[in-house]
Parts: sequence; structure tokens; C-alpha cells
Amino acid sequence: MSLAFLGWSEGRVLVGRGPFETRAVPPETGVAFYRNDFGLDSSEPWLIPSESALLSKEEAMEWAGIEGPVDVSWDNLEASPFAEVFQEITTSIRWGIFEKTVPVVVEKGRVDAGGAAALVSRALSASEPLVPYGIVADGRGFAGMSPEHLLILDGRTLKTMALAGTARAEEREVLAVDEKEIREHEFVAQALVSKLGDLGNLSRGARVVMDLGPIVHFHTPIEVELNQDEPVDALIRRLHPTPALGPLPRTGETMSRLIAWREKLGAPDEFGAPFGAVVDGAFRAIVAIRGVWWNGKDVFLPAGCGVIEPSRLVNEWRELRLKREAVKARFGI
Ligand SMILES: C=C(O[C@H]1C=CC=C(C(=O)O)[C@@H]1O)C(=O)O
Repeated sequence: MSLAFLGWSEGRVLVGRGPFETRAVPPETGVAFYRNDFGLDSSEPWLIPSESALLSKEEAMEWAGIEGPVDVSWDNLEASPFAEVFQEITTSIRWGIFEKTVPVVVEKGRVDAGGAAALVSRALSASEPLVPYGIVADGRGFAGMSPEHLLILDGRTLKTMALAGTARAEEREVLAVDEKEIREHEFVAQALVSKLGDLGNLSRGARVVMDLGPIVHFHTPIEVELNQDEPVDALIRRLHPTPALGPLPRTGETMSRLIAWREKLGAPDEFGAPFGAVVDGAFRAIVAIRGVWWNGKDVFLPAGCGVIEPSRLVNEWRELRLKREAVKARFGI
């Protein structure tokens, strides 16, 4: 069994069944999913499904047909590997190599009862602003509910967003005036504006608080009316990774340092990468966060946190736990 899915517009979900035909470029008509790793290293990221449909949430859950219990027992997550990476990051920031970067920690577990594929129908239960996404093949896959769109492209209208700066729902008022969180967010918003400003007429919305139940984030919508048609692969490369998941400045050197830290802490290759789809020329991609990865009975729950000069280890560790706990609660695991 292989399948892929992505929350589409107007509450619908794009679903596709394998086998998938892989391609280097998107088809001009019809449906293809886009799957890549964080470094965008795949030579054939476009996956054309054997059959596809745009369904309501309920229809999509029925279509997936893999409900059932999933009980996961989680290992204790050691803080010391993250503390070492955090130390290396703060030193690199002091040396002026980075202004911001985003380490990723991974909580590991095992499925005790049921099958991990049932996580697909849990992801499909997502409600806006969360977007369900995932792909499953040969007993491995990932499924998530992402709050972050990397790119929505319809004709010459491009939409993206800065999503960074985090607090517990109870701390919503203090988030709004927290200088460190505002600075972290503004790094992302301003980087997006400068990456896209030369492509057309850009409008940046106001910074608002996005409510996700137990967790809240700063959110700034950004829209560009493009001067000309732009190939979607080029736009993805221009945007990804934004400083919400990637380094600032983004250079070959800062990317390889981040990828080395991600590998050291065991981040899945697709975590934080764009996951998307094209339907008759219209493209949407989310950032693959707030998800669960699995391989057979092994389950991985990654989370990242933006680190800037004023960031402190204990606070970041707490934020990482908050993000993981929010995912566990939504998936009921
Ligand atoms: C990297 C993650 O979240 C991103 C999205 C929202 C807020 C973030 C933050 O405040 O660091 C991150 O940029 C994650 O959930 O693993």
C-alpha cells in the first residue's frame, strides 16, 4: 500500500494512491505530489499518483481506511546531545557565523499496539489552520498537521507566511510583548520580504498571533503579485528553508553546519522540508513540521526551535517539549 495526502483549499484534502511515478519536473496538467528532503537533494521530487481525488475530510478518512488504535511507548529523551549542539550554536552565533538557526531534537518510541499507519487518519482529522499531510509506503512514512505554508501559487499570486515565535496558550499576552520572540519572528518575516521583493508587488500583513489550542505562534502573511510566471521549483529553492527552519544567513556553509547538527540529533530527512502538490498548475506546499515519522514499529517525533543570541537552553528545551506534547495530544499517542 502506498498513499499520499495534503490539505487543499476550501477544507478539501488531496489524496493520491501509488504506485507513484517519479519525475524531475512537475506535470503541466493533472496531479503530482512534491516530496523532498531538507537539503532539497532529490533529483525526482515529483510523484505522480496512479489515482487521485479532492475529498472532504470525512471522505478522505474513509478513503484512507486505516483507522484503529495506536499505542506508543516513548523512550526517555536525553538532554545532553541537544545541550552540546546548543553550545556549538551559541559559540557560532558569537563568532558571527549565524544570526539564527534551528536545531531539531527527536523523541523516539515504539508502537506497542495497533499500526503506525493509523496515524494517517488522525492527521486527516486536522482542522484549520492546521493542514494534514503525509505519505506512506512499505511500512514507513510520515503524517502531520502543519500550521505553516511555505508556498501557495495560483497563477501569478504567491502566498507565504512567517511563522516563528512560540508560547503556551496561557502566555499569549506576554508573547505579544516579548522582545526575544518578536526579534526571532522578525528575522523570518524580513528574510522572506527580502527574498521575494524583486519578484513583483509584495504586501506584508500585520503580525498576529496564531492560535493552535495549547500553543500559539506569531504569524505574518506575505503575498506577492508576480511580474512574470515563475517555475515552482525555483520558487521553492528561493524560499526554503526560511529562517523558521533554516539558518540565517543561508549559505552553503551555514546549511551544511545545520544539516550536520540535524544528523547528529537524528532528524528525519524530510522534517522541515517542503511537502506539496500541484493540481492543474496550482501549487501548495506546507513545511513538514508537527508530524510523526515511522519505520515499521519505530516512531520518531521531531521538533525544532529557533535559536538566536538571547536564546537560553532551558527555555528552548521547554519549547521543544511543548511542541512535541502538542503533536502527541493531537495524534492521541
Ligand atoms: C520548527 C518548528 O516550528 C517552527 C514553526 C513555528 C514556530 C517556531 C519557533 O518559534 O521556533 C518554528 O519556527 C517545529 O514545530 O518543529
